[in-house]
Amino acid sequence: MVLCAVRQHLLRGSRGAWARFLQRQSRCCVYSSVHGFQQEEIREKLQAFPGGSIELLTQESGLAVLTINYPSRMNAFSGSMMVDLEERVSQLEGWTDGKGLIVQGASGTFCSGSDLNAVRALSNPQDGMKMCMFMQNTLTRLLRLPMISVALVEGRALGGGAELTTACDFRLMAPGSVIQFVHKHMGLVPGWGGAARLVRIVGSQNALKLLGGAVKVDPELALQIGLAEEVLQGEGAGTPLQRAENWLSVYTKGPAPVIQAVKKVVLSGRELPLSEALRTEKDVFGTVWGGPANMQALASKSKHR
Ligand SMILES: CCCC(=O)SCCNC(=O)CCNC(=O)[C@H](O)C(C)(C)COP(=O)(O)OP(=O)(O)OC[C@H]1O[C@@H](n2cnc3c(N)ncnc32)[C@H](O)[C@@H]1OP(=O)(O)O
Repeated sequence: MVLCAVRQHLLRGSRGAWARFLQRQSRCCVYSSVHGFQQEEIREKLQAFPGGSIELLTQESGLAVLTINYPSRMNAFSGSMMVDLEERVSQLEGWTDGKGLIVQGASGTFCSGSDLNAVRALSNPQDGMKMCMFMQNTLTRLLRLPMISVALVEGRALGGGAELTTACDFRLMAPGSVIQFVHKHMGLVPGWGGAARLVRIVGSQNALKLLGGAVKVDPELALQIGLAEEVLQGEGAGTPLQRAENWLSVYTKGPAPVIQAVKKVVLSGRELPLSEALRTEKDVFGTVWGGPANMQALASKSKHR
């Protein structure tokens, strides 16, 4: 009873800060009209380049699978798939039971970046900037989802596909797979936020090597530099997706509010200055303190031997 009262008090006291935190995570998280970004205008432009789809499957277990599906183009991102992805991310933001997410490509390969046919048609600087802002917003929201996310890399993750892997919390690689930031070979640099995120994952020295050399990162190198968490070995141990689900289930076991709180405190630690991260951690703590899982654990006098 006392804990519940304290929790209510914390929730009331923290409502303003919590609302601000949620606002920071909201839709136009990086670019809005202030930056000349008009979401509807670019959506319309992107829809003019159709093909493929982004499929979302949510499971009762709290795990979801997002599939990049355009096998005839090695799962390259058409314009309509960029719009699809934004819609699927919105769906996931509203999924209260979500705990984990696996992002994969269809037919045994991850994603070969943006569809070069769309790229050619959108090659003027204004359209390029709009597409870049749209994808940065979407991938930032993907990374900030209150669930633990994994990119399951089979085959190739090239260009924008390599950038997409960095918008997940973890990367698992199948034997023989490759992550390659091929942008330099295309006369480009990453534009979907992949460089900023890569520096945070592998450090600036490694990021400079991977981008400057357009290095083909195989699973061994990815493990060595901390780009990948694990190589999914073992023929007899199910499909790569099943193995990724098993890997993720270790971290998503437990009630959704607690797993979501875990992701939120890590996210704020990753993105915010220390004082702000500490205040956010306090607010998130207030949402689980005295909550059902906490009360149950106290009542069962659980030991952690
Ligand atoms: C800010 C974003 C920056 C970017 O993402 S820029 C784009 C970076 N990606 C690329 O340049 C990938 C170019 N493609 C390739 O290198 C090769 O196709 C790739 C992926 C290694 C696969 O090679 P292979 O296994 O030999 O197969 P293939 O070349 O015959 O490809 C099969 C069909 O898929 C198509 N494809 C692959 N990647 C594509 C893409 N990004 N955009 C549009 N179409 C693409 C390819 O053209 C081919 O189609 P088709 O059978 O000739 O009609």
